[in-house]
Amino acid sequence: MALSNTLKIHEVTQVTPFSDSTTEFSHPLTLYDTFWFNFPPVERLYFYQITDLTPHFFYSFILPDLKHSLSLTLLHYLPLAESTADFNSLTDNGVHEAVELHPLIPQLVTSDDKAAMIAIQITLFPNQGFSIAITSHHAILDGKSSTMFIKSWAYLCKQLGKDEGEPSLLPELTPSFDRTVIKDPTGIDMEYVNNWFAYTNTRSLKVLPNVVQNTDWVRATFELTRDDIQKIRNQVLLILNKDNEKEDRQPRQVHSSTFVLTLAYVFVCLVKARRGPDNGRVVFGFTADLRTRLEPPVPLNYVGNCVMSHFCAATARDFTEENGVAFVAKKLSDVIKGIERGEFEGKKDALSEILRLIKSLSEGVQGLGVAGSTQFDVYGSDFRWGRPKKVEIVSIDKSGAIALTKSRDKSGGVQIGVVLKKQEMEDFASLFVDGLKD
Ligand SMILES: CC(C)(COP(=O)(O)OP(=O)(O)OC[C@H]1O[C@@H](n2cnc3c(N)ncnc32)[C@H](O)[C@@H]1OP(=O)(O)O)[C@@H](O)C(=O)NCCC(=O)NCCSC(=O)CC(=O)O
Repeated sequence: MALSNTLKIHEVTQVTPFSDSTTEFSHPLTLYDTFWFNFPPVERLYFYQITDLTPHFFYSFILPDLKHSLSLTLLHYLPLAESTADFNSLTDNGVHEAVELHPLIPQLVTSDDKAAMIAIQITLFPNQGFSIAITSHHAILDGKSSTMFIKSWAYLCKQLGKDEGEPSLLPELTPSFDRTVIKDPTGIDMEYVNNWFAYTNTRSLKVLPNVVQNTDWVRATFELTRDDIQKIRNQVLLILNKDNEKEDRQPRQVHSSTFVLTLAYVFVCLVKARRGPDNGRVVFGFTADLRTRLEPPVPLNYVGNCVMSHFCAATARDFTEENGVAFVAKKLSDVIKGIERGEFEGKKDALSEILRLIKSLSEGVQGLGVAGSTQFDVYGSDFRWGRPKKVEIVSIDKSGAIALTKSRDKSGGVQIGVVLKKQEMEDFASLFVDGLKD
């Protein structure tokens, strides 16, 4: 669908903080920020359905409150657009060209010596609803921070509607920018910056356009219900307990969380759908939030990055064999236990290993990663006109990762966004459904 032909830009504006103060603001980067220095930005897209939404109501009521509350939430860019695309089609879970959502996403302007932190695009779909997209620089905001930012904005916008004067933020939504909570006695922050300079072969603030080849991709959304996850958990535990008995080992506790089981199940379907060689190398992993894991802990309202990526390796055969899901779940569980023990903190070579991995992706190594988290309640961001109908992480078509979020229906399930080539997506969809049958 040629959505770009039907998108009209109405306004590009800079929304400034709601204050007369022109205080200079300096924001040092920590090692967890420089870890993401040139990484492609994260694009999150929230669709709000309002049938019978007229341009008049949107421009006279919704938009002014969004802008007012946005200025209260301290923002930088706001391109405003209008689209005649079909809202229902864009927000269904079916298979769509990956590029279809691109016109709804604002570009983050970065150059050699300057980089915007966030860009916002609000798009009206007359008589259908509107969408809000946030593109955020990963060296400035991790997933917890950028979803908290949208939550804060939504909260202030909702409060404005109550007409009780200027609203103020709840303590848990009030950001903390205190960089001193991140300790880096050996200067790993600069090590990471130098890793990025070596990788990009230039000393530039420009973000990478993508980390994987991404032409001809389609996008689709899948759901695992709580029951599906329990079914996967039962199968995985049965297999791992049998292995323990066979090898006469004490049963070891496996971290069989919703997150681990979702990843194990989806990664196995992905490797099968991609049909790579049996002995091909697969590198798989995820990003962990360290706020509660550092000593002393970092406040939950810390805004910046407090996340690190962790990967492990196997061959495609390990995934495609009968016990593939249990194999992957066990590997992921071991990594999480290592994180809990603090084994990966202060690793100087953490980024260079990942950059080597990114390079190897163009040499036939399969990479499996995750954007977002089952811990972010993105469907809770209600600006006053209802919860989002759909939330997507559009930028997975730059990283090849899967996109995770809590299910919209609050039932304890997980929503999974996937990008693949068309034939692979068809195979993935069948494998995903078939694997859950009794
Ligand atoms: C390391 C982990 C991935 C492991 O997850 P697990 O769920 O397996 O393990 P856990 O110990 O955290 O949680 C165990 C159980 O407690 C629940 N639980 C724990 N903390 C929770 C929280 N804050 N909110 C909701 N649930 C929580 C879990 O759902 C799970 O229950 P149950 O048994 O039901 O499962 C996670 O701890 C973590 O750090 N998640 C956040 C990762 C993150 O921030 N990613 C974004 C990276 S930035 C990015 O990607 C860009 C972007 O998003 O913008």
